[in-house]
Amino acid sequence: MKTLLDENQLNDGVEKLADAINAHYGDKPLTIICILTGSIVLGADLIRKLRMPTRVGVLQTSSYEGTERGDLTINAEMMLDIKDREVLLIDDIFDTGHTLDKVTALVADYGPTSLQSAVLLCKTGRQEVEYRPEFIAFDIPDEFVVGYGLDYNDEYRNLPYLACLEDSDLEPNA
Ligand SMILES: O=P(O)(O)OC[C@H]1O[C@H](OP(=O)(O)OP(=O)(O)O)[C@H](O)[C@@H]1O
Ligand SMILES: Nc1nc2[nH]cnc2c(=O)[nH]1
Repeated sequence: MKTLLDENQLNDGVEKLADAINAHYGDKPLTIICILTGSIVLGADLIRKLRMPTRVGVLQTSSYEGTERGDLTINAEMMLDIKDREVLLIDDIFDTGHTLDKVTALVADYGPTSLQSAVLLCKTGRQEVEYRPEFIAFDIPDEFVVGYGLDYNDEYRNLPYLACLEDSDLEPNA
């Protein structure tokens, strides 16, 4: 496994992301919706750097098994009421873009005043949708990454840094 972003780099990136979000929304109350599970670490770090009155909710999506994308499932049962609210979706990574594209379309139906998204990572050259997040901390190369919330077969989310998986890290038949 090869480190791509260390703890200091991640912290600086989250700080800059928070600065951009604070500058954009000012004092307006904001509802953050964290897309589980990958965004738990980013969400915990980011919300403590936001200065406006903030509500925090979650929804859950799942599509990757190992390093392969499968059918996307979305569970919005735990989401807050967002009607007439300024809403910001938070996710760890924008890869093909299908997750945020579909989540945005679904969440828009709940009637927010505005709806934007912020991601820690945007993988270069992988997008298959028109949609783009408004706030991005890092553009990264086309490598499967783990750590800082991101998993490979449910492991590595707890790493405090971001790493690229190498062939020797992959499980047979995964
Ligand atoms: O842009 P995309 O190609 O759609 O990929 C991005 C999504 O993939 C990961 O979620 P995953 O489905 O692995 O669920 P997880 O958050 O529980 O790890 C990640 O957390 C993003 O939500
Ligand atoms: N862990 C992890 N999940 C992803 N989901 C989409 N791309 C990635 C990636 O590079 N790493």
